[in-house]
Amino acid sequence: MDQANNSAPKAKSFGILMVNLGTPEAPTPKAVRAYLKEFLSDVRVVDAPRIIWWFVLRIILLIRPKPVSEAYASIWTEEGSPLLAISKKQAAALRLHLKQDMGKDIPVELAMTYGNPSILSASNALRSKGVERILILPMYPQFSSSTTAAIYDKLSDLLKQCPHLPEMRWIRDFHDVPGYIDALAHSVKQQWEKTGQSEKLLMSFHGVPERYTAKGDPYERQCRKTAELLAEKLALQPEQWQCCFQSRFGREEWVKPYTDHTLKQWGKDGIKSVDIICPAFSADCLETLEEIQVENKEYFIEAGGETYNYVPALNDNPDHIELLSNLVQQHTQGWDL
Ligand SMILES: C=CC1=C(C)c2cc3[nH]c(cc4nc(cc5[nH]c(cc1n2)c(C)c5CCC(=O)O)C(CCC(=O)O)=C4C)c(C)c3C=C
Ligand SMILES: [Fe+2]
Ligand SMILES: [Fe+2]
Repeated sequence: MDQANNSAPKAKSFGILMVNLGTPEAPTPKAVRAYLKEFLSDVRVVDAPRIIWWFVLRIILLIRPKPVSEAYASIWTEEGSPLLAISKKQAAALRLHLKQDMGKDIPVELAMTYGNPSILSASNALRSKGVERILILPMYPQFSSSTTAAIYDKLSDLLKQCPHLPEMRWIRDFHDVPGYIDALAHSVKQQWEKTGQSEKLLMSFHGVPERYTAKGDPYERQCRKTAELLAEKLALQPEQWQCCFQSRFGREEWVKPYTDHTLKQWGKDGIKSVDIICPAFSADCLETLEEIQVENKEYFIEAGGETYNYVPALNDNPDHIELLSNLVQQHTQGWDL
C-alpha cells in the first residue's frame, strides 16, 4: 500500500493570540492623549451617541492627559508601562510552559486592543510562523462587552481584509475556573504569611456603568461569582470580605458598592486593617499600582485605618501561567493531533 495514503494528514499548526487592553507609549500628555483617544472612541467602551460623545471626548482629551500622564509617570518602570512589561513576561512564560507541557513550540503572540503591539501585527506574526489555527486568549477572567467583546470587534474588522480566514477559537472567560480561583487564593495566603491576615479582604474589580449590566453584560455577575468562590476557597465568613468596584469614569452610576466609598466608610467604622486584591486585572497596571496601592490606601488611612496590604495581580506567577497553559490545552483539544 502507498505509504503516503496510509499516513495521517499533517496537523495544521496552531498559535495563541494573547490580548490585553493596551497602555500609552510613554508617560507623557501627548502619548496618553493618543491612547485615550483610541480607547475612548471605541463604542464598546463608551456607548454614548457618537455626535454627543465626539464633543465630550474633545473636552476629556483637553483635560485628562496631563493628570493621567503624571499618574503613569509615578508607576513607569525601566521596562516601560507595567501592563506591557508584565504582559510580555506572561507571553514568554506561557511559551515556555506550553513547550514543557506539550513537547513542542507553540507560537504565542502578545497583542493590545489599543496601541501596540497591535492585534494586526500580532496576527501577522502568527501567520508568518505558518499558523493556520488561532486560539484567542483575552487576559480578562470576566467577560465584558467593554473589554473582551472589543477584541472580537477589532479582530473581525481586521479579518474583513483577508481573502482566507484561519480557524479560530476563543477563551470567552474563566471567572469560575478552579485553577484561577486557586491561584487567587494562593496569592492571598502568601500575603497573609508575610503580613498576617487583616480584619477584611476587599475584592476590588474594575467597574462598568450599571446600564451595561442592565443591557445584558455578564461582567458584574461574573465578578460577584469570582468573589464568592474566592471567599469560599479561603473559608471566609461573610463579615470578613466584600466585593467592590473601582475606576469609575464619567457621571453616570456605575456598579456598586464603590471601592473608594467602602474604604472611607470602613476607616470611619473603626476597621483598622484591610487586605485588597483586584481579581479582574491579570497584570498590574495603572488601576492597581496607582489607584489601589496609592490613592485608595490614602482614603483608608485618612479615614482612620492603619494597615492596608495590596495583594499583587497574578502577573507571571507560576500558578497563573499553569492556569493559562491548562486553558490553552483544553481549548485546543483536537487541534494538536
Ligand atoms: C470609559 C469607560 C471604561 C470602561 C467601561 C472600562 C472597563 C474596563 N477597563 C478594564 C481594564 C483596564 N482599564 C484601564 C484603564 C482605563 N480604563 C478607563 C475607562 C474604562 N474602562 C480609562 C479611561 C483608563 C485609562 C486611565 C484613566 O484615564 O483613568 C487599565 C489600565 C491600563 C494601563 O495602561 O495600565 C486596565 C487594565 C476592565 C477589566 C474593564 C471592564 C471590565
Ligand atoms: Fe478601564
Ligand atoms: Fe502545566
